[in-house]
Amino acid sequence: MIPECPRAEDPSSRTRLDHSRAAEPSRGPCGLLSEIRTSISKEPFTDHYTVIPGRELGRGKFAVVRKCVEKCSGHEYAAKFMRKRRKGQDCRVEIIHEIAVLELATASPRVVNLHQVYEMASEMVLVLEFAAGGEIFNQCVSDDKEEVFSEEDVKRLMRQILEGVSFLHQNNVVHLDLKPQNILLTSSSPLGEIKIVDFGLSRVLSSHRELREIMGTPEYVAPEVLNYEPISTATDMWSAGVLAYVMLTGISPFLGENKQETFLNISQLNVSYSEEELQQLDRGALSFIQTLLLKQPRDRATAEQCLKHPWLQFSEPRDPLTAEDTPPVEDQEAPSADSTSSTSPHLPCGTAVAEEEEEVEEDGSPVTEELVVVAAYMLGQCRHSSSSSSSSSSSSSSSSPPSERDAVAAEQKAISKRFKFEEPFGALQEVSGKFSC
Ligand SMILES: Nc1ncnc2c1ncn2[C@@H]1O[C@H](COP(=O)(O)OP(=O)(O)OP(=O)(O)O)[C@@H](O)[C@H]1O
Repeated sequence: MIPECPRAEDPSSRTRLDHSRAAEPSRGPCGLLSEIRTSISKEPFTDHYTVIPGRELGRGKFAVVRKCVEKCSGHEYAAKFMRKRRKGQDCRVEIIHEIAVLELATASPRVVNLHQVYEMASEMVLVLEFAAGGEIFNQCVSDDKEEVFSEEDVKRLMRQILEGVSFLHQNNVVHLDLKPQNILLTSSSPLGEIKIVDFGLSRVLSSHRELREIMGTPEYVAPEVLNYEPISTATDMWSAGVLAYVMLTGISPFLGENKQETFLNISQLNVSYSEEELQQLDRGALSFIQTLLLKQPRDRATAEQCLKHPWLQFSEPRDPLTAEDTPPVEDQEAPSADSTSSTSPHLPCGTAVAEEEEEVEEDGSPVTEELVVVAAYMLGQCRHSSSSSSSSSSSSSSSSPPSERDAVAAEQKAISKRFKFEEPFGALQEVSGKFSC
C-alpha cells in the first residue's frame, strides 16, 4: 500500500524538533542558527521513501547523498544522510544550522529546496529537491567540447549564482564553500538552472561579532581566511571570482601541487590572466574576474555590483578582438561597501537572526571566535594555472590517459582534511586531533 504523504504540520506523524531546544538562543556559537521550523520525522525513512540503489549522487566526509523516490507522490528527491557524531563529537547543532539556513533560503529559487527531515539514532536525513543535472564541476572539467560551457552559458549561470549569493548576503548568511561541486544544475542537457547546495560551512554574520573562521576548500578560499582576518560577504565574492575563472577556462587559478602551494598562490595573488582560454573571451569576462580576485575584501565587488557588471548584461556575443567597450577594471563602479556592515536587510519572518542578542565583550569590543579549521580539500581535478607556483602546469586529470582520468574522476569527491591556523599562513598546519564542530 502506498502511504499517504504526511502533512507538514501533522503532529501525529512528526515529532516537532527541538522541544528541548525551544528556549535556546536563536543563534548558537560561531554564527550558527539553532532554531528551525521544519518538523523532524522520527519514523523510518524507508517507510516513506525508496532509496534508488546504485550510484550515490555525492559524498562528503560525513554525508552521503542518494537519489530517492517519495512513495506517496512518486517524486524524486536527493536524500542527504548526515552522521550526527563525527570524530567522537555530537554535531547535531551543525545539522540543525544547515536546516535553518535552507529554511531561510526557501524564498530563493537559486538555493536547493528542503522538502523534509528525518532523524534516526545516528543519522539525520535532509530530503532535498533533486538537482538532476549534477555538479557544474563536471562541465567545467569536461574534455568533451560539446559539454563544456560556452561563455554565454557561463554568463547566464553566473548571474544565477550571484542572485543566490546576493539573497544569502542580504540575509547576512555567508556560504563559505562556494565551488563548482556545490553548484548543481536542474538539468545538464539542455542546460538548466543552478541550485546552490551544501550549507555545512555557512555562517550568519553579525554586526557585533567578528567571525574569524578558517575553513573552506583550499582552491576557493579567500586570502583573509588564510590570514585569520575577519570573514565577510566579500569572502564568498572571492570564491565567486575563482568560480567564474574555473567555469570559463577549466583551470583552477590558484591550485598548486599541494595545499601549501595553493595557499601560497592565494596569499600572493599569484594568478595568470594570460591563459589562452581567457584571451579568447570577451574582455568583460576578465574585468569581471578582476573585480573579485582582489586581496582586500573591501575592494571586491559585492554580489549586487557584480550583477550590474557590463559583462553580465544581456547582449549578443561579441568578437573578442572588437570588444573594446568594456571599461577597464579601474574605470568601473568602485566596490567599496564594507560588506559586514550592520544594515540588516529583510529576513524571512520567524528567522532567528533578527531576534538574537549580540554577544559583546565586557569592554564593548566584539567577541572574536576562535575556530578550528574544516577544509574540504579537493584533489586537483582542475588544471593548474600556468602562473601558479606549482612545478607542473597540468594536473593528473588533464595529463593522464582516459582510463586513469576516469579512475581519478571516480575518486573526485571531497577528501575532508582539517587544518589549524595558529598563526597567519606561515604556521599553517594540518592537525590530526579531534574534529571540532
Ligand atoms: N539536491 C541534490 N541533488 C543532486 N545531487 C546532490 C544534491 N545535493 C547534493 N548532491 C550531490 O552530493 C554532493 C555532496 O553534497 P553536499 O556537498 O551537500 O555534502 P557534504 O558532505 O556537505 O559535502 P562536502 O564534504 O563537499 O562539504 C554534491 O557535491 C552533489 O554532487
